[in-house]
Amino acid sequence: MTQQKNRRTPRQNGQPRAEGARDGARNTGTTPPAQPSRDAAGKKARPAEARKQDAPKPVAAAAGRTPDDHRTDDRRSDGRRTDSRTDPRAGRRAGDPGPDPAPPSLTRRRLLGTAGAAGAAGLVVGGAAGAVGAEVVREDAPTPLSSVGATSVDFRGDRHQPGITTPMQARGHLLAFDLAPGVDRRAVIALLRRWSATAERLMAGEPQSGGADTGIALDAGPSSLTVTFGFGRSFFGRTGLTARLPEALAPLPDFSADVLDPRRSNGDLWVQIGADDALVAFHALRAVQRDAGDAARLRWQMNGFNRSPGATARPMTTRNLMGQVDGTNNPKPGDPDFARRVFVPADGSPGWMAGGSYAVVRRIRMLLDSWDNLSLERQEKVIGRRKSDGAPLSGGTETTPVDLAKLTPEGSLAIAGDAHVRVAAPESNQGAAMLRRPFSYHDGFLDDGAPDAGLLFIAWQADPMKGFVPVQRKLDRGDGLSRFLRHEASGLFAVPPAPEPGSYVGRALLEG
Ligand SMILES: C=CC1=C(C)c2cc3[nH]c(cc4nc(cc5[nH]c(cc1n2)c(C)c5CCC(=O)O)C(CCC(=O)O)=C4C)c(C)c3C=C
Ligand SMILES: [Fe+2]
Repeated sequence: MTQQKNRRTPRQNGQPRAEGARDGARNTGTTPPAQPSRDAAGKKARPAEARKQDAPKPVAAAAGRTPDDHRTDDRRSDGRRTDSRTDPRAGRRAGDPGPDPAPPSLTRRRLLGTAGAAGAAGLVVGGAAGAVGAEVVREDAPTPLSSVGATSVDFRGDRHQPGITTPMQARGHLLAFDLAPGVDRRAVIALLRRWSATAERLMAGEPQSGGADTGIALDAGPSSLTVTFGFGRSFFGRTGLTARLPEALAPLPDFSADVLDPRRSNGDLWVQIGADDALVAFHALRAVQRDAGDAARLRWQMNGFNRSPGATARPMTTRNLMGQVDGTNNPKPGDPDFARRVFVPADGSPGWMAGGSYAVVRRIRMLLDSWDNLSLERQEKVIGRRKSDGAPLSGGTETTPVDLAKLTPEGSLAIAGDAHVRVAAPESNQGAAMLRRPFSYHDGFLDDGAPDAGLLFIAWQADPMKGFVPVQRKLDRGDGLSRFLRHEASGLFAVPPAPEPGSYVGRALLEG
């Protein structure tokens, strides 16, 4: 599985930074780093001007949060580590300067304190905060980068590309490119080499090479950045590689609920960017776009989001814009059939896709005005789960298996015949399953005032014909939720395995 670890980045000159992405330091207006940071070319940059703190602001459960607070507990087996050197929850590092003997300025205080200390300062502090006392940070003392900023994902750390089993990030950008007319295979190889090198550096928290960095992410750590690359069906014709076109990239069938915009669908190349910081995500987006140069033109781009790590008091499954807990019954990396369902096997066809996966991307607008006018009872019936905590209407808690046969005392189905979870369940689809890893989106409002908002639905599977396609066929006919949805754009992409060291994404396809 994708390995994640906390590490400091060369962007910080080997020194922890004061301004954590979402830690208490930031919320209380702590100073910028005392140590010089590096500029894009790796030179030492001057320390930034200190920021003033006008008034203490609430601390959001500083000591109780984890990098994956928006995930269920059982999805924390992903290799993420907190590091006592960088994790504010772990307290001060051995050898770090202690509290300033001189009376500190209030403007320099970082309060991660006990409920008592927090109360005195008018702060709201999460339950686990008691382990760390009120901490006064010296004006010139390095402060650890928050665990959110410090967490990184290896570009080649796993057989599979990152961004598939990586826990969902707070920000996402999806981009599709078309190759420029006349671009030959050599230019495509050069493009994929550039993209791979950039993804590797940025995911490690390093600036783009060759002085090309825009500086957008200079103060931040890697923030769980992932960059994932895929090939659309049209890529193979454009590059003379039709002999290597996977069968699984056959066009998706039409569905009756589709109102697809071809300009926002498909594309030769697809890039998925995710990060727990908006600037880090945008930095990667710009780098990928600039790296494309004359070789490829942007075809479409969509921006999404999920709950931020630390927004909830304990790790929880995220919610979608309909307010539902969404993602509970996803296949889990620990499931015995997880790899078989999500990744192309080592002896799979074509060989260059072994260890890869297929991404179905759907922009699904939610008819939120109609949905929000439904009673809570109707909303829950449409899904088959409780809105408050995601528990199935057949009983239990969020993680209790759904009992599709359960009857109410009156003798009707506890989970309605057209409930989304019934129609979508593997039991209703001859075992078909996929890993759903979406982002929510909101692009303003339509002419009629309705929110242009919904889900950038991304489904990962070893074969779309055994994942998305049969399930969507069924949902299209009999899902109570489909009355509140419009599928507006669609794409299907072959996402090859992670490249070997020194190689680039897609080499086995282009040079195999
Ligand atoms: C073709 C596949 C699916 C599409 C498209 C889809 C859209 C969609 N779903 C929700 C909200 C929820 N979906 C939930 C479960 C669920 N959905 C699918 C498939 C598609 N959903 C599956 C396979 C499942 C799991 C079914 C099961 O085995 O129980 C849930 C319940 C919580 C959960 O398990 O994740 C919600 C809520 C929306 C809003 C949406 C389109 C915008
Ligand atoms: Fe669903």
